[in-house]
Amino acid sequence: MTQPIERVVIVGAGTMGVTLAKLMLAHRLPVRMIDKQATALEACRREIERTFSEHLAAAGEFDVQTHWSQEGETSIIIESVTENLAIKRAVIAEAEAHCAATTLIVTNTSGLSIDAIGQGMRHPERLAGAHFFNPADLIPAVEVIPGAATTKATIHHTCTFLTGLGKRPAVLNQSVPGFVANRIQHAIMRECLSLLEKGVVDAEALDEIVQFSIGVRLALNGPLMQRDLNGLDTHLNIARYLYEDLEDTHTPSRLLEEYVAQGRLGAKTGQGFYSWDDARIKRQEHQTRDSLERIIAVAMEEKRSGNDGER
Ligand SMILES: NC(=O)c1ccc[n+]([C@@H]2O[C@H](COP(=O)([O-])OP(=O)(O)OC[C@H]3O[C@@H](n4cnc5c(N)ncnc54)[C@H](O)[C@@H]3O)[C@@H](O)[C@H]2O)c1
Repeated sequence: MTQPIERVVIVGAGTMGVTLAKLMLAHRLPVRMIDKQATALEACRREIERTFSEHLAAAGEFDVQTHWSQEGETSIIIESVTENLAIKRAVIAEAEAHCAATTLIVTNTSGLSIDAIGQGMRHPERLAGAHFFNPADLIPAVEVIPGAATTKATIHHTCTFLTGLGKRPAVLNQSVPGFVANRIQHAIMRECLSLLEKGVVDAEALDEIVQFSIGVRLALNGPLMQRDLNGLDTHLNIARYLYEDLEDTHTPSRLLEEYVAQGRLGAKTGQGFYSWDDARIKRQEHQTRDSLERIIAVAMEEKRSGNDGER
C-alpha cells in the first residue's frame, strides 16, 4: 500500500462491526461506521467511548452515519452487515456508488460465495472476502478469499492492510461455502451433536474430552502439523475403520433443530447445552477474553521460536 489509508468505512455496527472498529482505532486508523439502525450506532459509539475514552470520538477519528457519504479513493470499505446475500449485495452496490473505482471493498461474510456477493458490481476485481473472527480486535487469523474476478493486486492490498493491523491473513485459492474455518467448525459440531443424540456421551464429558485433548493441542499446532507429528500411517489406520461410522448427514441435527424451536439458543436465552444466568455469562465473557489473550501470546511465542511448520 503506497498511500496512507484515509479512513476505514465499516458497514454494520453489530457484534463484528464494533470489534472491527476497536481494531482499526487501536491502530490509529480513522473509522466511519454506517448502519441503518441508529440504535446500533449509538450502542457502538458508547462501546467505543468506553474503550478509548470520549476524547477519541470528539477528535473526529470515529464517526457514525445512517447514510452514505462520498468516500475518497484511499478509504477502505468493510462490509459486515447481516449474513444475508440480498442485504450484502445491496450494501455493496451502495458502497460502489459512493467510492472510487479502485477503492478496496472487503466482505466479512462467514461463508457466502464472494462471486454471489459481488454479482452486479461494476468493479468486482476490487472485492475480496476478509473473514475476521470474533472478537476481531483479538483473534489473529483472517481468512482472505478471492472471487473469480478478484485480482492478485486486490488480494495483496487486503493482506497488506491486515498485516498492518497485526493480523495473520491466510489466503484461500478459491471461495467455497463456509471457507475453511466454518467448514471445520461445522464438521466438528455435526459429530458432537450426533454423539449427544446417540447418548454416547453427555455435554460436560464431551466438552472435557475435546477441550483437554484436541483443543489444547490445536492451540499450538494446526491439525495437519499435529498429524505429521503423530504419524500419517497411524492416522490412515484409524481412518480405514472409523469413517464408515462417522456422522455424514446432509441436514442439521434433529437435536439442534429441537433446541432452537424450544427457544433454547444458548447463553442469550439462559439455556443451551448448559444453563446460564447473568453472573455466569459475565464471568465466562471476562474469563474468555483474558484467557484468549494469554493463549494467543503463547501460540505466537511458539511460532516465533521456530515451531512454524517449514515445508
Ligand atoms: N458474530 C460472529 O461471530 C461473526 C464472526 C465472523 C464473521 N461474522 C459475519 O460478520 C457479519 C456481521 O455479523 P454480526 O454478528 O456482526 O451481525 P449483527 O446482526 O450483530 O449485526 C449486523 C448489523 O448490520 C446492520 N445492517 C443490516 N442491514 C444493513 C444495511 N442495509 N445497511 C447498513 N447496516 C445494515 C444491522 O442493523 C446490524 O446492526 C455477517 O456477515 C457474519 O456472518 C460474524
